[in-house]
Amino acid sequence: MNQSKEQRILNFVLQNAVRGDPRSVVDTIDKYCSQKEWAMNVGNEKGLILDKTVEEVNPSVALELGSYCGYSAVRIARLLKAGARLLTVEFNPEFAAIARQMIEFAGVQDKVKLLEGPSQEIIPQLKKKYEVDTLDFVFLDHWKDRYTPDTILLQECNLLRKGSVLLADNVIFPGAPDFLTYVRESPHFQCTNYPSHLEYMQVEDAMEKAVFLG
Ligand SMILES: O=C(NC/C=C/[C@H]1O[C@@H](n2ccc(=O)cc2)[C@H](O)[C@@H]1O)c1cc([N+](=O)[O-])cc(O)c1O
Ligand SMILES: [Mg+2]
Repeated sequence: MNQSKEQRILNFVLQNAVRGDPRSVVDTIDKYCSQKEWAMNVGNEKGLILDKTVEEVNPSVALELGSYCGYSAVRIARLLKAGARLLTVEFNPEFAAIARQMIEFAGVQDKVKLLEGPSQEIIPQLKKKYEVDTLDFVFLDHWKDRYTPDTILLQECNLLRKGSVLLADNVIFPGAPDFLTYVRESPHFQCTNYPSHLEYMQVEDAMEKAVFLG
């Protein structure tokens, strides 16, 4: 049966990127997805906003919701200090398998743990099963209608502490209007909007940073 787009992206990386070099993996995915087949990686323009936020937070424990092919997991993990870790949640078994291989090829497997399942099941397991106390950084890039319920669930599970930083992709396109309303109207979050563009396109998009105030 013919290959999936995600398999073609992985194969292009395996054949063209430098093993153990996260930057080359990120650049190679961007090359493929801007020249051959569009895919929903955060991309390089919004990726720079992600990089700056991760460097600013310098998280010991980070969570990503929505691994997809592993592009942002590699992008985040390459910036983590020694001993820091990224937990990334992927629901689709095929995407999870692709992402695992992408993470391994990039050489960041010691910093990244991919958790397979729906976010609403994984989040309540983080404390006991995955030994998380609180999360320093959360990147939301999964189903847009899950941003708000999962932000509420993170609070209910006491996974956020004063200063925890949430960064959400796609708040303009495809859009996460209920999430924007929720965090901007909540007294528990301090929000900042970062206008940008949809990955590999000229379409307007933005990322939203929401700092938990406790
Ligand atoms: O739809 C988008 N993203 C949804 C991502 C979903 C990913 O999150 C996983 N997941 C993991 C855990 C879950 O609980 C649920 C899903 C899914 O299995 C998928 O791998 C999107 C769309 C566009 N676009 O231009 O159309 C652009 C973007 O940047 C996007 O992020
Ligand atoms: Mg996205």
